[in-house]
Amino acid sequence: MGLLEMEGLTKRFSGLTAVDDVDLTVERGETKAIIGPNGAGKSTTINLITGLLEPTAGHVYYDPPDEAAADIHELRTISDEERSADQQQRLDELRSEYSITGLEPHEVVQTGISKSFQTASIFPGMTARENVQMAALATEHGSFKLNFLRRQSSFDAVDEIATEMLEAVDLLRDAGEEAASLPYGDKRRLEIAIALASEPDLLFMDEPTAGMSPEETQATVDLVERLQQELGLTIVLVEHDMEIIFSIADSIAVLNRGAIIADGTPDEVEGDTDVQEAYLGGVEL
Ligand SMILES: Nc1ncnc2c1ncn2[C@@H]1O[C@H](COP(=O)(O)OP(=O)(O)OP(=O)(O)O)[C@@H](O)[C@H]1O
Repeated sequence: MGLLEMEGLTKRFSGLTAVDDVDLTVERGETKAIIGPNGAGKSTTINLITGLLEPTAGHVYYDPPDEAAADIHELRTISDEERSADQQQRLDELRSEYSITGLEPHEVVQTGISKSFQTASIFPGMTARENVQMAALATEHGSFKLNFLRRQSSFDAVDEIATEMLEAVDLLRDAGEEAASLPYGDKRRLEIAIALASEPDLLFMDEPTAGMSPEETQATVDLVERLQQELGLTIVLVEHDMEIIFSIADSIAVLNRGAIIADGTPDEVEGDTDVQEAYLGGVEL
């Protein structure tokens, strides 16, 4: 069942509707790609989920039990005007229990959602290991207490996480290197390790292969597949490279002018005429 459920998610910037009434499910354990032309609303959608932006309307539910997810699915097909009092009451209950809408970004991270930012989250003067330790510390101790024993045991836990995540992205060998001195592809992998330091269930990746060489791109594709299989991560990926999308995504949602125009397996999306016309201007995928 859905790990993440979006219901009527909407964001308006003055006159412009950047995200328009989006209903979308991300299944637990899948790699889901969100694609669409420039300005389609992909980044805005992710920012609404990760707490960087507040929606104008709609909700995001995180990890609802199966029964609740089934109710969300059913209720989101009924418009506000057509909903009965009982249905509205159930929706209010679901919102108060499972909605993450309105949480601050650090609170969203604590629920189990993380985002890999393009190198922006790296402290260049620190080593790769220190960067991941910092990220692990930041999630574990929003309010850090100055108690020596506690600090010692915290540090051990944090260092263990750093080792595990550097290993997961194949950077353990370079753990002692200053981040600034790492090649571009390694910096991007470090950024993924930083995002993993909060031990998320769900990882957002924004164009993980942008600017990479073919070898680095292949290594990243392998890494994404490994993270999904070995760490059991659910991955949501915004990516422009169609070859990558079709090789690693279990499902693809297509956004156009803020609205979902297709959502399905790569085969279903590839054969969708709306997608070909609206998104690719009739060019075959
Ligand atoms: N803070 C903002 N204020 C006003 N308009 C915005 C803001 N952020 C995004 N927009 C507009 O919302 C629309 C959707 O932008 P968004 O960045 O989400 O698209 P995108 O699909 O991620 O595009 P790209 O592939 O180019 O990154 C665009 O028209 C954009 O100009």
